[in-house]
Amino acid sequence: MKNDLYNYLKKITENFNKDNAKLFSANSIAKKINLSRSTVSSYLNKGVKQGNIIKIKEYPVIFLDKEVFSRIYFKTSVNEYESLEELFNEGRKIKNRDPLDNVIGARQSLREQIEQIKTAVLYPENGLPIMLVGPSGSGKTYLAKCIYDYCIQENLIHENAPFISLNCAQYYHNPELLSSLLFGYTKGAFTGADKDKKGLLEDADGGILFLDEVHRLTNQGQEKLFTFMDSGEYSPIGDNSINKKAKTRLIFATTESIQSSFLPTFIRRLPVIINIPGFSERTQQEKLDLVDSFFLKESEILKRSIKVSKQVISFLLSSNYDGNVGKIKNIIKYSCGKSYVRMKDAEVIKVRITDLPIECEKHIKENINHQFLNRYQDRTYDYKYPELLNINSKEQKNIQKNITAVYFQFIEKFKQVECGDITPDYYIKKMMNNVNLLLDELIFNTEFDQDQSLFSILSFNIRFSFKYMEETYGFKQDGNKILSIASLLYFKEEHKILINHPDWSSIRPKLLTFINSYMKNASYLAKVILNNLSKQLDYPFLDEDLIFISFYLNGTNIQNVKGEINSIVLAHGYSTASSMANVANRLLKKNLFQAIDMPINTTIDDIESKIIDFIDNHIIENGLILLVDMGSLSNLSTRLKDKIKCPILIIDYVSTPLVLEIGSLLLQGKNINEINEEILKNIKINKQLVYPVGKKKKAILTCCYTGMGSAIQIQEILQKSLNHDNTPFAIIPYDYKKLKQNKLKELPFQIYDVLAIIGTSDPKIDGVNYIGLDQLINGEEIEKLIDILRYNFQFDEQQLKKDLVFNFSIKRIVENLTILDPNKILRLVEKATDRIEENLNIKLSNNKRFLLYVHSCCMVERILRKENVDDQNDISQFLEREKRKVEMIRYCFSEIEKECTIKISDQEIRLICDIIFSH
Ligand SMILES: Nc1ncnc2c1ncn2[C@@H]1O[C@H](COP(=O)(O)OP(=O)(O)OP(=O)(O)O)[C@@H](O)[C@H]1O
Repeated sequence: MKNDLYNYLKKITENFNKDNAKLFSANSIAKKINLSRSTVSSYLNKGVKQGNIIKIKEYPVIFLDKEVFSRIYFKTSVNEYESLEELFNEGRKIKNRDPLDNVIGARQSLREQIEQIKTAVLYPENGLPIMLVGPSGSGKTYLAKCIYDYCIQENLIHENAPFISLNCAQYYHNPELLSSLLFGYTKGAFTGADKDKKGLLEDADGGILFLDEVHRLTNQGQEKLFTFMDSGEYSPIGDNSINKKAKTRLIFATTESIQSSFLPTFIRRLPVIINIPGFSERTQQEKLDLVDSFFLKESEILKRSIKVSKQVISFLLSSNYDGNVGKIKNIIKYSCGKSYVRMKDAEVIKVRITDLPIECEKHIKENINHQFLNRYQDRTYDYKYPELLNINSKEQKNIQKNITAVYFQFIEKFKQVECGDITPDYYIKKMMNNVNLLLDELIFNTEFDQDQSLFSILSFNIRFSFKYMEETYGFKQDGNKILSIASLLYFKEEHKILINHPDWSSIRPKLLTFINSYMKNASYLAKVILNNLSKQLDYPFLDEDLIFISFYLNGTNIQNVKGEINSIVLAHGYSTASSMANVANRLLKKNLFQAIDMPINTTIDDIESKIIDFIDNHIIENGLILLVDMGSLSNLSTRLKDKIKCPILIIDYVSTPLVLEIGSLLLQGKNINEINEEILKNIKINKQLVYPVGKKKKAILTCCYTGMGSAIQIQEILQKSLNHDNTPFAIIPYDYKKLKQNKLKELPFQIYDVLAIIGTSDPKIDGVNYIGLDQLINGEEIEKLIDILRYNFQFDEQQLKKDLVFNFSIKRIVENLTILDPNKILRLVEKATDRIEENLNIKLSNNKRFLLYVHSCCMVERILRKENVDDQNDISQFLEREKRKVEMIRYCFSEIEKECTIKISDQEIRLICDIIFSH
């Protein structure tokens, strides 16, 4: 009996809101569960005493389940409150505790950004400078202030520390004035400087200097600033011999692209570049939260409840409205003001579409039939109960809960697959079952109007994707699938669910790989659908939805849709080619062949240009098969050779049986090489497989066995030292594992004339020069690189040698690779390396040491930037197998972890092991 009562209270607390508060009185609950009021009251008060129930002593007294309430709102400090207002006042205080977590979007679109900001400001001593990039009005200044509040809250700066903001754009035409403002000046520095004057860097000492529109800073200004960023010292204008110090934290903001507006040396010193999305790039929920917060603010200012029509809400949230946050805020302010004047004496003021400013008129007209129009209800904002706004309707809340549970299961159960507790097959079956149950519930047990515009637009677009798949791969579309996927996306409302699961970021790549390999067809189809929706509807493409839809489709009957080879039948005559292609496509029940019909007098030039046109407009990574009719095979192959980027199999004397034969090989999933071989067995034909030759651009490949990230970094250093903008060859970072495994078969060798590979480990490819990064650092191989280049290009050799020696010195490399103080980080890494030698009783070769230095510095930077390393599928086995080594390495690197306030992941430790113990 008691439990029934408590369970009932739990259930209704899920849907608590200001308007249904009466349902939570003892009387009302007693009626619902057929008990006497006094028994219910006694049990409820007992629950309050035991700390499981919250009591609000209004009239009538109401009771709420504490656990459910704190999950939805906040943890209450006591169990009894005088009024709802008192309860929510406490919530407001709690909410205000972490100024950055409170920023709208902190758990969605701005999640990464907020994490990066926190890492930057907590960085030892004086934090790292932060650059905020985003369109005008997107909230850069707002965020800078939140960062300031956060620093105070975390005791990083004093509560009275200065926050000084300067808009550099105002001084664009007077850079000297700007410099003197920033750095101060000495008496006599320029005409009118009649006494020494402090600069803003000094005024903001101990606090934050926010430089808005910082791209307006001149090159000299940037140089002076980065000297300050490096050393904490600067000189006032007029006297370079004075070295002033300031502990000023810097936040920059710009609306411009970083690469084109700043000196590279300045960019390099900006470890934390935060992109702030504009309003239209926010999720629908965030837009609503922003709009809500602005209306609530107006309610507070005007001291009135504000009722806003659903048309106004949907106009403000419509994805085609391009105003930024600042603009939306102004529109809301204006319309509330207008309505206030109109309804001054009313208790509730109403904001309607006619209250919007005139500048919105054009958008309103466009918006009339907008997809989101039916998605929202009128909303009321009451400054006295701001938190109550968050509550959705009862049904919505439960649906969201159920959807969340199914999504969370994807991760929870996958962890069991990883530990070997359940098999992949069982996992897939279980997830498919969960997904189907949820979809059944959404479709059959919820009431919603399928004619609603959003739903119908979703299903229209999904139908479109299925139609495309039907035409391209010949499988039947089916109303049920369309309905199911549309319902899911409709109810899910673009929410990101798994971002709230603590293991999502680590499981995500593994789960996606799993889906791709175990449910290839379903995930391919799911990708097509989501891609399409994101293009047509501006709908976010979320990996979590890809996973859901893949599980769903995996249970349905879909055909093999693996990476296709394009095939064209090309023949003279008005319909010769298309009729052959048609017959084959119909008989094989799949659209495998395209046709190009050509009038009889078509020249070989025309044919060539038609084929090139096709290649340019199609993705033909897996190859192209050309079935031609006119015995001009060798002619065509010579012409195409140097214009193609993938293999083309040209087959002459096309006939319908031949097309069918190839079609059946394609259906068996054969690749272009296999088709080339097999076709010989059955039919005697004339054919040639052509790879591009001649005219190949020259290239140097870079690679690193710890992943693409480092390969890219080696490429960048090389580019710098070779002044690559002017070099007539490409420098291409490439996957080490692929090179090692497939050697000359890898794509770069088809496309480029590869002069050399530079990397941290030799993929051992016959006939291709390899130069070790370590040997460039110790100078042994610099001559070899110069020799290779000398042979192919003209260079100022002396200068080149100088540049190479300079750029490939260890300190210089580290300086180039990281934003960290190279001396400090090298010292730490050297210490860790010494410890490794000592503790493992080994002696590392000089070359290994170099590699380890470079790698470790990159690693620290990578962790600070929150970049992931490449996947390692066997990491758990590795940790198990090499437990002792792993522990030892972790111990040796613990000082770096402490000094740089980072956590080195298992994957990173493994990469270090690979370097130390590789042969
Ligand atoms: N997340 C947010 N929560 C609440 N208010 C916000 C948020 N983001 C922006 N605003 C509000 O929007 C308005 C514009 O923001 P802000 O001035 O910070 O933009 P900005 O990017 O600095 O613009 P500009 O580049 O033009 O200087 C401000 O009134 C700010 O308070």
